[in-house]
Amino acid sequence: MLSSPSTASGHNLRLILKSDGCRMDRFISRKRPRLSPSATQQRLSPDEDSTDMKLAILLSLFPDIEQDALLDILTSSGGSVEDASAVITAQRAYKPVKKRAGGVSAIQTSMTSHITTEAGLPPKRQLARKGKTLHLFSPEDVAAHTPCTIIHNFLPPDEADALLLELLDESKHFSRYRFQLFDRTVESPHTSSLYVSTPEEIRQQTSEYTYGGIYRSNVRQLTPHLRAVSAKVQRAVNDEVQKRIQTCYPDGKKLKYQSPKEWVPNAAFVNCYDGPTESVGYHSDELTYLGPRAIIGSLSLGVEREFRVRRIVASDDDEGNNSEVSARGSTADSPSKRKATSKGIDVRADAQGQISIHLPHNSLLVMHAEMQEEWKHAIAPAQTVSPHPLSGNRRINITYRWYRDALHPRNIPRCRCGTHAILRCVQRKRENKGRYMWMCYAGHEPGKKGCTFFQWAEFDDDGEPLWEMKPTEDGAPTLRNFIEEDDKQ
Ligand SMILES: O=C(O)CCC(=O)C(=O)O
Ligand SMILES: [Fe+2]
Repeated sequence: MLSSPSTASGHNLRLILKSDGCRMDRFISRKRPRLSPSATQQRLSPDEDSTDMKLAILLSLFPDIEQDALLDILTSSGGSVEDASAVITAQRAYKPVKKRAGGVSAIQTSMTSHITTEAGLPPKRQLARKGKTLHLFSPEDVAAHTPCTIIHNFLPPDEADALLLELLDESKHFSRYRFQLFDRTVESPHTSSLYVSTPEEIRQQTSEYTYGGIYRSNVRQLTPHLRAVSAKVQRAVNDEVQKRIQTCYPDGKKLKYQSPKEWVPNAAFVNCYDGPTESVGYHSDELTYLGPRAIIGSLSLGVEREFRVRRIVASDDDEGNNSEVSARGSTADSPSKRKATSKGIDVRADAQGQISIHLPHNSLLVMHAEMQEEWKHAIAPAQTVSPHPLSGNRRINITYRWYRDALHPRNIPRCRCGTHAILRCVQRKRENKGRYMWMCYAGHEPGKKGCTFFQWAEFDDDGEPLWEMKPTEDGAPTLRNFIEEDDKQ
């Protein structure tokens, strides 16, 4: 049955029904929400690529200007946010800049896709379109058009409420990440904490593991409800992964680099979005400890929010489009080099538009193996939210993750900064698309400069790292799966 979005948010909504052969696609197009400059200013995701971050800064500073127009100005300003913002301010003194389109536009479902995916999946009919947002509600549509599956009403209602209350209480201890973006220190636009099983694992997480090149300070011990629910998430995610392999992947076989082993979560990131403006910018999750073709189970509680996804578009050119390299270089390089590398600004970033998956209370979203390498995701800021009876304006999100033993920090290549390198996948540059690399990321830590360490990362077909030098086996513990053997039944 068609689910209809709340109109309480005041958004201008229009429902589009379009027949497509044997199936009916359902989605809604609506105006992009506007951000308040004060709420989002200087708060961005640490793993956003450089162009996205720059655009996000400009969008937060000039919420009334269309993204395309901002991108043009950014390009003509040589990729400099400061210069672009000076241009807009100066232009405004004389003439109005192109505003975001008002009203609602219908989106055709008949666009033919010429995309081949890195995973070798058959190209799907492309629904999204430049500058537009397609809204998906039904699990069938989500599975058919995104690299995700969604299960609504995942937990018994009382269990979902108990977990929500437990985590709302925990959220008093959450914090914002601080990281370096060019010459500024910025904060994440929501709060979070990482949960692991034992005090020893907390010690490791704060002194050996890094996140976006930074040691975490906010790590907490798994709570009773988080642990209990993880057993159900583990079962459901493994079932969904098997279904996905059988129904969507070529020859019904797992993808190259995807692990054939059971997915066993041993770390949980818990995020709190307090009010409509709290968000997370477009990013792919860091692969350092998850390895290639990572799978993530993401449980949403409290206020419903929009999870946006968009496919990463490949490019042939060198300039600015190898975002992995330019993002790294941008924090460590001189301003003049920075300008040069970001000049070929990524006008393709928005070329296919975005898809919005609505995440109601008590829904489990599985991000499948093709997600992190080929797509980006975000929690979009909203104009308003419909309050939840238990959490008010707050949304809690748990991403359950499987940190792989083989990718424990002691096994990972070290860069010249002394910390270990981070693992990324080449996402844009066609020539090397899909290759993995180890690189320094220390430049994202406030007050630190990174080094230029770079090494291609090699894995076998099952995603096990092939090290040039065998790591030393010191017998130190790795992270334990959240569920004990006897919970597994
Ligand atoms: O809040 C969400 O649903 C997504 C969070 C996320 O992308 C992340 O923690 O990496
Ligand atoms: Fe994420």
